[in-house]
Amino acid sequence: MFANSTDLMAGARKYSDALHIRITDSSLRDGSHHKRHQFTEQEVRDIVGALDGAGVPVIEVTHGDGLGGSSFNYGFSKTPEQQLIKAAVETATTAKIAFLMLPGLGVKDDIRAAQDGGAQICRIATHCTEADVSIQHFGLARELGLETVGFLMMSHSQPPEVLARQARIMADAGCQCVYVVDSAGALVLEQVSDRVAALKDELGDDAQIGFHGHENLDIAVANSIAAVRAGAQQIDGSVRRFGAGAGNTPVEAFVGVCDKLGISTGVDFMKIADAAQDVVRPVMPSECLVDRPAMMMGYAGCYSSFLKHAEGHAEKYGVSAAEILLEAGARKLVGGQEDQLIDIALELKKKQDANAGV
Ligand SMILES: C[C@H](O)CC(=O)C(=O)O
Ligand SMILES: [Mn+2]
Repeated sequence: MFANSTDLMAGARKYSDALHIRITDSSLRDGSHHKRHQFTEQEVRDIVGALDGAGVPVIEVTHGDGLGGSSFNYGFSKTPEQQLIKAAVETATTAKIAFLMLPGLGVKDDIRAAQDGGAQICRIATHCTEADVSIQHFGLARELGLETVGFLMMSHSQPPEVLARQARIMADAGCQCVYVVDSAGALVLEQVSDRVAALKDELGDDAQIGFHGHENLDIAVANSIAAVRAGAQQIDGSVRRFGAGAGNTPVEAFVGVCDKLGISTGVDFMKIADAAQDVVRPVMPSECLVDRPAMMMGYAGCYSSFLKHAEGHAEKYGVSAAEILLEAGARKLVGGQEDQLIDIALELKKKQDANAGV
Protein backbone atom coordinates (compact mmCIF):
# COMPACT_ATOMS: atom_id res chain seq x y z
CA MET A 1 0.00 0.00 0.00
CA PHE A 2 2.78 2.46 0.85
CA ALA A 3 5.80 3.53 -1.13
CA ASN A 4 9.08 2.32 0.25
CA SER A 5 10.31 4.80 2.88
CA THR A 6 13.71 5.01 1.18
CA ASP A 7 12.00 6.25 -2.02
CA LEU A 8 10.10 8.89 -0.08
CA MET A 9 13.29 10.03 1.58
CA ALA A 10 15.31 10.28 -1.62
CA GLY A 11 14.87 14.04 -1.89
CA ALA A 12 14.92 14.84 1.79
CA ARG A 13 17.59 17.25 2.93
CA LYS A 14 20.21 15.72 5.20
CA TYR A 15 20.97 17.89 8.21
CA SER A 16 23.61 15.63 9.64
CA ASP A 17 25.68 12.82 8.19
CA ALA A 18 26.21 9.40 9.66
CA LEU A 19 24.48 10.16 12.95
CA HIS A 20 23.09 6.95 14.40
CA ILE A 21 20.98 6.67 17.52
CA ARG A 22 19.39 3.72 19.29
CA ILE A 23 15.67 3.72 20.00
CA THR A 24 14.17 1.86 22.95
CA ASP A 25 10.43 1.27 22.76
CA SER A 26 8.79 1.48 26.15
CA SER A 27 5.16 0.75 25.27
CA LEU A 28 5.28 -2.58 27.12
CA ARG A 29 6.59 -0.87 30.26
CA ASP A 30 5.58 2.82 30.32
CA GLY A 31 2.38 1.78 28.50
CA SER A 32 1.68 -0.53 31.41
CA HIS A 33 0.60 2.56 33.41
CA HIS A 34 -1.99 3.46 30.76
CA LYS A 35 -3.10 -0.18 30.59
CA ARG A 36 -3.24 -0.32 34.37
CA HIS A 37 -0.77 -3.19 34.24
CA GLN A 38 -3.22 -5.56 32.50
CA PHE A 39 -1.06 -6.88 29.65
CA THR A 40 -1.61 -10.48 28.60
CA GLU A 41 1.16 -12.71 27.32
CA GLN A 42 -0.43 -12.72 23.85
CA GLU A 43 -0.50 -8.91 23.69
CA VAL A 44 3.18 -8.82 24.58
CA ARG A 45 3.97 -11.38 21.88
CA ASP A 46 1.96 -9.42 19.29
CA ILE A 47 3.60 -6.09 20.07
CA VAL A 48 7.12 -7.49 20.34
CA GLY A 49 6.65 -9.35 17.04
CA ALA A 50 5.55 -6.17 15.25
CA LEU A 51 8.25 -3.92 16.73
CA ASP A 52 10.99 -6.49 16.19
CA GLY A 53 9.82 -6.89 12.59
CA ALA A 54 10.10 -3.12 12.07
CA GLY A 55 13.68 -3.12 13.34
CA VAL A 56 13.20 -1.59 16.81
CA PRO A 57 16.49 -2.55 18.49
CA VAL A 58 15.41 -2.50 22.15
CA ILE A 59 12.01 -3.26 23.69
CA GLU A 60 11.37 -2.68 27.38
CA VAL A 61 8.95 -5.02 29.17
CA THR A 62 8.05 -4.73 32.88
CA HIS A 63 5.31 -3.53 35.21
CA GLY A 64 4.99 0.26 34.71
CA ASP A 65 6.79 0.88 37.99
CA GLY A 66 9.47 -1.66 37.25
CA LEU A 67 10.27 -5.06 38.72
CA GLY A 68 8.27 -5.69 41.87
CA GLY A 69 5.84 -2.90 41.01
CA SER A 70 2.79 -5.18 41.12
CA SER A 71 1.28 -4.13 44.44
CA PHE A 72 -1.66 -2.38 46.11
CA ASN A 73 0.12 0.98 45.96
CA TYR A 74 1.02 0.86 42.26
CA GLY A 75 -1.56 -1.55 40.85
CA PHE A 76 -1.47 -5.30 40.47
CA SER A 77 -0.32 -6.89 37.20
CA LYS A 78 -2.65 -9.22 35.35
CA THR A 79 0.28 -11.41 34.29
CA PRO A 80 3.49 -11.87 36.29
CA GLU A 81 6.10 -9.58 34.70
CA GLN A 82 8.79 -12.29 34.57
CA GLN A 83 6.36 -14.33 32.43
CA LEU A 84 5.91 -11.32 30.12
CA ILE A 85 9.69 -10.84 29.89
CA LYS A 86 10.14 -14.50 28.90
CA ALA A 87 7.39 -14.23 26.27
CA ALA A 88 9.09 -11.13 24.84
CA VAL A 89 12.47 -12.85 24.74
CA GLU A 90 10.98 -15.89 22.98
CA THR A 91 9.30 -13.67 20.37
CA ALA A 92 12.11 -11.23 19.52
CA THR A 93 14.45 -12.28 16.74
CA THR A 94 16.86 -9.34 16.77
CA ALA A 95 15.57 -6.87 19.38
CA LYS A 96 17.10 -6.96 22.83
CA ILE A 97 14.65 -7.11 25.71
CA ALA A 98 15.17 -4.60 28.51
CA PHE A 99 13.58 -4.36 31.93
CA LEU A 100 13.23 -1.51 34.42
CA MET A 101 13.81 -1.62 38.16
CA LEU A 102 13.48 0.97 40.90
CA PRO A 103 15.71 0.06 43.85
CA GLY A 104 13.56 -0.69 46.86
CA LEU A 105 10.53 -1.60 44.81
CA GLY A 106 12.47 -4.33 43.07
CA VAL A 107 15.36 -6.19 44.68
CA LYS A 108 18.53 -7.82 43.36
CA ASP A 109 16.87 -11.24 43.03
CA ASP A 110 14.39 -9.67 40.59
CA ILE A 111 17.32 -8.63 38.39
CA ARG A 112 18.70 -12.16 38.52
CA ALA A 113 15.29 -13.59 37.57
CA ALA A 114 14.93 -11.21 34.61
CA GLN A 115 18.35 -12.19 33.38
CA ASP A 116 17.44 -15.90 33.76
CA GLY A 117 14.40 -15.13 31.62
CA GLY A 118 16.69 -13.90 28.84
CA ALA A 119 16.53 -10.10 29.24
CA GLN A 120 19.76 -8.40 28.21
CA ILE A 121 19.44 -4.80 29.36
CA CYS A 122 18.90 -3.68 32.95
CA ARG A 123 17.52 -0.15 33.34
CA ILE A 124 17.68 1.25 36.87
CA ALA A 125 15.62 4.31 37.79
CA THR A 126 15.98 6.65 40.76
CA HIS A 127 14.63 10.08 41.56
CA CYS A 128 17.16 12.47 40.01
CA THR A 129 18.76 13.45 43.33
CA GLU A 130 19.05 9.89 44.65
CA ALA A 131 21.41 8.14 42.22
CA ASP A 132 23.40 6.61 45.06
CA VAL A 133 20.64 4.10 45.83
CA SER A 134 21.38 2.42 42.49
CA ILE A 135 25.06 1.64 43.09
CA GLN A 136 24.75 -1.98 44.20
CA HIS A 137 22.22 -2.76 41.48
CA PHE A 138 24.47 -1.47 38.70
CA GLY A 139 27.31 -3.50 40.22
CA LEU A 140 25.23 -6.67 40.19
CA ALA A 141 23.90 -6.07 36.67
CA ARG A 142 27.43 -5.65 35.29
CA GLU A 143 28.61 -8.75 37.19
CA LEU A 144 25.80 -10.69 35.50
CA GLY A 145 26.92 -9.42 32.10
CA LEU A 146 23.84 -7.25 31.54
CA GLU A 147 24.01 -4.00 29.61
CA THR A 148 23.10 -1.13 31.94
CA VAL A 149 21.06 2.05 31.63
CA GLY A 150 20.35 4.60 34.37
CA PHE A 151 17.21 6.72 34.63
CA LEU A 152 17.35 10.10 36.41
CA MET A 153 13.61 10.56 36.91
CA MET A 154 11.92 13.99 37.17
CA SER A 155 14.96 15.62 35.57
CA HIS A 156 13.07 18.89 35.11
CA SER A 157 13.25 19.45 38.85
CA GLN A 158 17.03 19.94 39.01
CA PRO A 159 19.44 22.17 37.11
CA PRO A 160 21.90 20.66 34.61
CA GLU A 161 24.89 20.71 36.98
CA VAL A 162 23.06 18.77 39.69
CA LEU A 163 21.93 16.16 37.17
CA ALA A 164 25.48 15.87 35.86
CA ARG A 165 26.79 15.08 39.35
CA GLN A 166 24.09 12.42 39.80
CA ALA A 167 24.93 10.97 36.38
CA ARG A 168 28.55 10.67 37.49
CA ILE A 169 27.45 8.54 40.46
CA MET A 170 25.61 6.17 38.12
CA ALA A 171 28.45 5.98 35.59
CA ASP A 172 31.00 5.26 38.32
CA ALA A 173 28.74 2.46 39.57
CA GLY A 174 28.78 0.76 36.15
CA CYS A 175 25.97 2.46 34.26
CA GLN A 176 26.71 2.55 30.52
CA CYS A 177 24.12 5.13 29.51
CA VAL A 178 22.51 7.73 31.78
CA TYR A 179 19.12 9.07 30.73
CA VAL A 180 17.66 12.51 31.30
CA VAL A 181 14.13 11.38 32.13
CA ASP A 182 11.41 13.96 31.63
CA SER A 183 8.92 12.03 33.78
CA ALA A 184 6.54 14.98 33.95
CA GLY A 185 6.78 16.00 30.31
CA ALA A 186 7.73 19.41 31.69
CA LEU A 187 10.97 20.15 29.85
CA VAL A 188 10.97 22.46 26.85
CA LEU A 189 13.61 22.28 24.09
CA GLU A 190 16.74 24.06 25.45
CA GLN A 191 15.91 22.76 28.89
CA VAL A 192 16.46 19.30 27.40
CA SER A 193 19.60 20.14 25.42
CA ASP A 194 21.20 21.99 28.35
CA ARG A 195 20.73 18.94 30.56
CA VAL A 196 21.98 16.48 27.95
CA ALA A 197 25.00 18.70 27.22
CA ALA A 198 25.85 18.93 30.95
CA LEU A 199 25.80 15.14 31.24
CA LYS A 200 27.95 14.85 28.13
CA ASP A 201 30.52 17.31 29.53
CA GLU A 202 30.63 15.38 32.77
CA LEU A 203 30.71 11.84 31.37
CA GLY A 204 32.74 12.22 28.18
CA ASP A 205 33.34 8.68 26.91
CA ASP A 206 32.57 7.07 30.26
CA ALA A 207 28.89 6.54 29.40
CA GLN A 208 26.38 7.40 26.73
CA ILE A 209 23.50 9.83 27.30
CA GLY A 210 19.83 9.04 26.71
CA PHE A 211 16.55 10.95 26.74
CA HIS A 212 13.10 9.70 27.79
CA GLY A 213 10.29 12.11 26.98
CA HIS A 214 6.62 12.48 27.85
CA GLU A 215 4.11 14.15 25.61
CA ASN A 216 2.21 16.23 28.19
CA LEU A 217 3.06 19.53 26.48
CA ASP A 218 2.94 17.95 23.00
CA ILE A 219 6.62 18.44 22.16
CA ALA A 220 8.18 15.06 22.93
CA VAL A 221 9.44 14.53 19.36
CA ALA A 222 10.99 18.02 19.23
CA ASN A 223 12.50 17.53 22.68
CA SER A 224 13.99 14.21 21.56
CA ILE A 225 15.57 15.85 18.52
CA ALA A 226 16.97 18.58 20.81
CA ALA A 227 18.47 15.78 22.91
CA VAL A 228 20.04 14.11 19.87
CA ARG A 229 21.51 17.43 18.70
CA ALA A 230 23.03 17.91 22.16
CA GLY A 231 24.68 14.49 21.99
CA ALA A 232 22.16 11.89 23.20
CA GLN A 233 22.78 8.51 21.58
CA GLN A 234 19.79 6.64 23.01
CA ILE A 235 16.19 7.82 22.78
CA ASP A 236 13.09 6.27 24.32
CA GLY A 237 9.64 6.36 22.85
CA SER A 238 6.47 4.35 22.80
CA VAL A 239 4.66 3.38 19.64
CA ARG A 240 1.37 5.31 19.40
CA ARG A 241 2.59 7.25 22.50
CA PHE A 242 1.49 4.25 24.61
CA GLY A 243 2.80 5.49 27.96
CA ALA A 244 1.91 7.29 31.17
CA GLY A 245 0.27 10.73 31.12
CA ALA A 246 -0.16 11.90 27.52
CA GLY A 247 2.23 9.09 26.65
CA ASN A 248 5.79 9.04 25.43
CA THR A 249 7.55 10.24 22.30
CA PRO A 250 5.66 8.42 19.51
CA VAL A 251 8.28 6.12 17.97
CA GLU A 252 6.71 6.10 14.51
CA ALA A 253 6.62 9.92 14.20
CA PHE A 254 10.09 10.19 15.71
CA VAL A 255 11.47 7.70 13.17
CA GLY A 256 9.85 9.69 10.35
CA VAL A 257 11.42 12.92 11.64
CA CYS A 258 14.81 11.24 12.03
CA ASP A 259 14.58 9.96 8.44
CA LYS A 260 13.97 13.49 7.22
CA LEU A 261 16.88 14.86 9.27
CA GLY A 262 19.31 12.15 8.16
CA ILE A 263 19.52 10.62 11.63
CA SER A 264 19.72 6.86 11.28
CA THR A 265 17.66 4.68 13.62
CA GLY A 266 17.55 1.34 11.79
CA VAL A 267 13.75 1.33 12.18
CA ASP A 268 11.60 1.03 9.04
CA PHE A 269 9.14 3.93 8.99
CA MET A 270 6.43 2.15 6.99
CA LYS A 271 6.56 -0.97 9.13
CA ILE A 272 6.49 0.94 12.41
CA ALA A 273 3.59 3.08 11.15
CA ASP A 274 1.68 -0.12 10.36
CA ALA A 275 2.57 -1.61 13.75
CA ALA A 276 1.29 1.51 15.51
CA GLN A 277 -2.06 1.41 13.74
CA ASP A 278 -2.72 -2.31 13.34
CA VAL A 279 -1.05 -3.96 16.33
CA VAL A 280 -0.41 -1.48 19.16
CA ARG A 281 -3.58 0.64 18.99
CA PRO A 282 -5.92 -2.38 19.41
CA VAL A 283 -4.08 -3.31 22.63
CA MET A 284 -4.44 0.20 24.10
CA PRO A 285 -7.50 0.86 26.28
CA SER A 286 -7.74 4.35 24.70
CA GLU A 287 -5.50 6.85 22.90
CA CYS A 288 -3.00 8.71 25.08
CA LEU A 289 -4.24 12.29 24.88
CA VAL A 290 -2.88 15.76 25.53
CA ASP A 291 -6.07 16.55 27.45
CA ARG A 292 -6.51 18.88 30.43
CA PRO A 293 -5.15 16.58 33.16
CA ALA A 294 -2.17 15.55 31.03
CA MET A 295 -1.31 19.17 30.14
CA MET A 296 -1.55 20.16 33.80
CA MET A 297 1.10 17.56 34.57
CA GLY A 298 3.48 19.02 32.00
CA TYR A 299 2.74 22.55 33.18
CA ALA A 300 3.05 21.82 36.89
CA GLY A 301 5.88 19.28 36.71
CA CYS A 302 3.89 16.33 37.98
CA TYR A 303 5.01 12.70 37.57
CA SER A 304 3.14 11.24 34.57
CA SER A 305 2.45 7.92 36.26
CA PHE A 306 0.15 9.74 38.70
CA LEU A 307 -2.51 10.27 36.02
CA LYS A 308 -4.48 7.03 36.40
CA HIS A 309 -4.26 7.19 40.21
CA ALA A 310 -5.51 10.79 40.19
CA GLU A 311 -8.37 9.93 37.84
CA GLY A 312 -9.46 7.10 40.16
CA HIS A 313 -9.41 9.34 43.27
CA ALA A 314 -11.13 12.17 41.39
CA GLU A 315 -13.99 9.87 40.51
CA LYS A 316 -14.22 8.37 43.99
CA TYR A 317 -14.23 11.70 45.85
CA GLY A 318 -15.99 13.83 43.22
CA VAL A 319 -13.12 16.28 42.69
CA SER A 320 -11.10 17.36 39.66
CA ALA A 321 -8.23 15.12 38.47
CA ALA A 322 -6.52 18.15 36.94
CA GLU A 323 -6.56 19.92 40.34
CA ILE A 324 -5.13 16.87 42.11
CA LEU A 325 -2.30 16.76 39.57
CA LEU A 326 -1.62 20.50 39.78
CA GLU A 327 -1.34 20.25 43.55
CA ALA A 328 0.89 17.15 43.30
CA GLY A 329 3.18 19.20 41.04
CA ALA A 330 3.13 22.13 43.47
CA ARG A 331 4.05 19.79 46.35
CA LYS A 332 6.90 18.37 44.26
CA LEU A 333 5.75 14.80 44.87
CA VAL A 334 8.00 12.09 43.47
CA GLY A 335 7.39 8.52 42.33
CA GLY A 336 6.55 6.37 45.35
CA GLN A 337 4.35 9.05 46.92
CA GLU A 338 1.20 7.88 45.11
CA ASP A 339 -0.67 7.58 48.42
CA GLN A 340 -0.40 11.36 48.94
CA LEU A 341 -2.72 11.83 45.99
CA ILE A 342 -5.48 10.52 48.26
CA ASP A 343 -4.65 13.20 50.86
CA ILE A 344 -4.85 15.86 48.16
CA ALA A 345 -8.19 14.53 46.88
CA LEU A 346 -9.62 14.54 50.42
CA GLU A 347 -8.42 18.12 51.04
CA LEU A 348 -9.97 19.26 47.75
CA LYS A 349 -13.22 17.57 48.71
CA LYS A 350 -13.21 19.25 52.11
CA LYS A 351 -12.73 22.68 50.48
CA GLN A 352 -15.37 21.93 47.89
CA ASP A 353 -17.88 20.88 50.58
CA ALA A 354 -17.09 23.96 52.68
CA ASN A 355 -17.64 26.24 49.66
CA ALA A 356 -20.96 24.52 48.97
CA GLY A 357 -21.94 24.89 52.63
CA VAL A 358 -22.14 21.11 53.13
C1 LIG B 1 8.69 4.36 36.95
C2 LIG B 1 8.47 5.47 35.95
O1 LIG B 1 7.30 5.26 35.24
C3 LIG B 1 9.70 5.63 35.07
C4 LIG B 1 9.45 6.52 33.92
O2 LIG B 1 9.13 6.07 32.83
C5 LIG B 1 9.47 7.98 34.09
O3 LIG B 1 9.88 8.45 35.16
O4 LIG B 1 9.08 8.67 33.14
MN1 LIG C 1 8.12 7.48 31.53
